[in-house]
Amino acid sequence: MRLSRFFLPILKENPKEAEIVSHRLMLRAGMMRQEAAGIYAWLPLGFRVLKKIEQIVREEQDRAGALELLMPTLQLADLWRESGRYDAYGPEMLRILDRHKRELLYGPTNEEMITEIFRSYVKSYKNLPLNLYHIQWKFRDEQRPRFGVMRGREFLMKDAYSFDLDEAGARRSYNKMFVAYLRTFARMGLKAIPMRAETGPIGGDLSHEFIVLADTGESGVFINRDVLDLPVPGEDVDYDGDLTPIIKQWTSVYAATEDVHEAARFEQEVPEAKRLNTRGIEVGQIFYFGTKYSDTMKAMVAGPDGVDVPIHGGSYGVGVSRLVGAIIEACHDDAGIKWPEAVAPFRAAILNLKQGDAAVDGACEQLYRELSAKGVDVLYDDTDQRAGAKFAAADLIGIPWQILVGPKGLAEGKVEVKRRSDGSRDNMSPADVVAKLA
Ligand SMILES: Nc1ncnc2c1ncn2[C@@H]1O[C@H](COS(=O)(=O)NC(=O)[C@@H](N)CS)[C@@H](O)[C@H]1O
Repeated sequence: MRLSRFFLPILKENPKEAEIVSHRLMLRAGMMRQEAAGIYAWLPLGFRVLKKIEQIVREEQDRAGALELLMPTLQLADLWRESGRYDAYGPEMLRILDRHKRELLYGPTNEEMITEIFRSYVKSYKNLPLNLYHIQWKFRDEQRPRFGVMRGREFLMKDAYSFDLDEAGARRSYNKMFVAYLRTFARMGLKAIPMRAETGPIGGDLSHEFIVLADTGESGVFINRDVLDLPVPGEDVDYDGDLTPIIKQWTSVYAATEDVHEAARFEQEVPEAKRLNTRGIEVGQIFYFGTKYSDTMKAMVAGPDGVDVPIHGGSYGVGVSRLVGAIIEACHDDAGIKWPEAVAPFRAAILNLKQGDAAVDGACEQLYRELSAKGVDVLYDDTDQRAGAKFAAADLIGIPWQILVGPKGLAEGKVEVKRRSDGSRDNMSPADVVAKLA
């Protein structure tokens, strides 16, 4: 992509309404624009990151055997009356009347709808286990939307729903999602710690929140530092095998959000040097809620003995849009964002340090052509800004690799490669740059 042809409305100043670094940097880096309280337009740079995060979530759901579908954002109120949550959900629910005065709502989550879909088709335990998921926009009329995409009103969520014949089966589905979440967040360069959590409006008695440590996080957390060094299962993990050793390993080290924290146990179990009380960002939450929805909504299957029983369910959410902010909170410095390569909007940025100089322009064009031909996502800063402004912009938007092309270096057949994550620099020939990044 040539920057002269892209749409990247970088802000010079810090927007005053931004209270936390991710909100500030997303606005300054031209990644998004607020259209209403808690409602954002995703501009091209931010949208590229959102799609990369979404794709990692999708790949790990698919690897765990979940099946992707897409449910609508609008739902019938009567569906929620069946489960009894229409009134219980309260003011966070956006209630809508259509032209025929039919009562609809903008979905804050989809347990009712997926249960309705399931019960319409599945009648036998032989079709279980089943895990259906989608990646869809949600609306929750938060009292105080704030911190940019961290606590929005319209936000993108991956929500998966599992269906099993009994609790044992449902726990196996739960464990698959637990492992998939460990892999998902690690692939984004995050350490997201699974912590026992309250179940809240979703219900049930078993839930884990996946929390990324960050001083600006809304959740207070208490952990044994050992949890930060536990191994994340590899891509060859056997989802049809016994996952309980992995779950046991990750749940036997103390990690709890403040609402389920047990101070006495923490002091007793965790040596002082390993105790960490900090804050974190909830990037995902998983729930086992048994027959909470299948009872009220009659989602029954015939068991092996032919007798109809309500299925045992679980739901598993990831804050896809929240993750854009969470990754910035975890990966930034004073100059701006430091994207992990897996989610970066572009892999490399070419900075032409002397626009108009034939040798420099030629070398940049050749690098741009060769890297693009090898499938490397490149942003070529071909604007006529001064070099200093180009450096600042590249640091701000956080592209992992910067290729600095100037007349002096070129005279020796070299360009400078800067790694954004640690600031390390290397001089090499353009051909070596292509070999390194392709
Ligand atoms: N207001 C919000 N803005 C941005 N992300 C949010 C917001 N509310 C929740 N999320 C994200 O969505 C994830 C799942 O939301 S949840 O309420 O915990 N779970 C559910 O809704 C279940 N139905 C899971 S399928 C959260 O872990 C969080 O990362």
